[in-house]
Amino acid sequence: MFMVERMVEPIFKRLVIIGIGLIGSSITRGARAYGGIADKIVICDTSPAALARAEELGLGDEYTSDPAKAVAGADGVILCAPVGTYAALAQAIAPHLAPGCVLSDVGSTKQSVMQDITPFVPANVAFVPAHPIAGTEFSGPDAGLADLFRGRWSLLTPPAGTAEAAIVKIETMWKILGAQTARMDAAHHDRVIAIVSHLPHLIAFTICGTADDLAGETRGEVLQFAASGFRDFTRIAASDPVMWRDIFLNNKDALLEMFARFSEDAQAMARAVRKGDADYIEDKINRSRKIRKSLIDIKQA
Ligand SMILES: NC(=O)C1=CN([C@@H]2O[C@H](COP(=O)(O)OP(=O)(O)OC[C@H]3O[C@@H](n4cnc5c(N)ncnc54)[C@H](O)[C@@H]3O)[C@@H](O)[C@H]2O)C=CC1
Ligand SMILES: O=C(O)C(=O)Cc1ccc(O)cc1
Repeated sequence: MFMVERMVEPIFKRLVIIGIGLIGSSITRGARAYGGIADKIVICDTSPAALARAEELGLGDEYTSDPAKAVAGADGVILCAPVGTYAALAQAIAPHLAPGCVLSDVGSTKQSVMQDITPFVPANVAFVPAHPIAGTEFSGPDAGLADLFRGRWSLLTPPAGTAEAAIVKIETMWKILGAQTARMDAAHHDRVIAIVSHLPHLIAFTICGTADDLAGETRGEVLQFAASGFRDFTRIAASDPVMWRDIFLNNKDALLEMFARFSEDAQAMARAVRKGDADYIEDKINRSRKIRKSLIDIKQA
């Protein structure tokens, strides 16, 4: 059961969500459902279709495609677009941010986001980068869920010297949305997330492509006889291409490091198969089962 000390006043008077897709619309839905986050929600998206759909769904109080207009007078701004857009967005909104405003984001990479945004942040604005470790393979304003973040983590990577009150505002917002929060260094974040999220996506995109390349021989059968293991990969591989292109390109070093380690381990497994090393194969599978069990135990705790 999560406990958040509800403030009499909501955290933000005017909260701007830039990018009303899966994550942005989950925040606005949660803000509406649980209260205590914002008096007024302003939605900004450069896609006319996404903006119109957000308005139809009643996800906010005001709607605009102009980020500079959106942030004027706001005390909270959260970037929820793909990470490749953050530098240009930061540059566009920076001159219009009000003194005391808290700027945050939900990007899946943290070193690149901080490098892209920090140079534009005015001295009287606090920047509190965050990353909710929750999502689905779906995207767009229809995909959001008020309880998407419930029971999940949101990782904060505030730069040294960030005002504590601003960090607490973002932590409180995530706690109201049902997430646990942790603070960490951005470089550490990027390495951890590279192995638990970015590399698995790279593998899923690749294995679907490899199966498809075998078209003449097996494609029909892949689709027809796909067992749940392959289906699990296709779920992950159905994720948004622009979002994942940006993640891969913006966490390049950590992703390539984890890929190199994974390749070595995959080669070792292939070698064991070739040599008929039954003990090696069985040991590795036993280790994987233990990891799966410990994840389920954590979830049930
Ligand atoms: N999908 C997931 O499972 C998770 C995604 N994230 C991060 O959240 C962010 C958003 O991801 P999703 O909500 O899944 O994406 P999405 O594709 O559902 O939505 C992104 C929205 O941003 C809009 N957009 C694109 N460029 C823009 C710009 N320059 N200005 C304003 N709006 C713009 C798009 O039109 C779209 O409506 C990404 O940075 C991603 O790395 C973080 C955690 C989980
Ligand atoms: O749906 C899945 O399997 C995910 O892994 C969701 C996800 C995608 C991107 C993130 O930065 C965090 C979580």
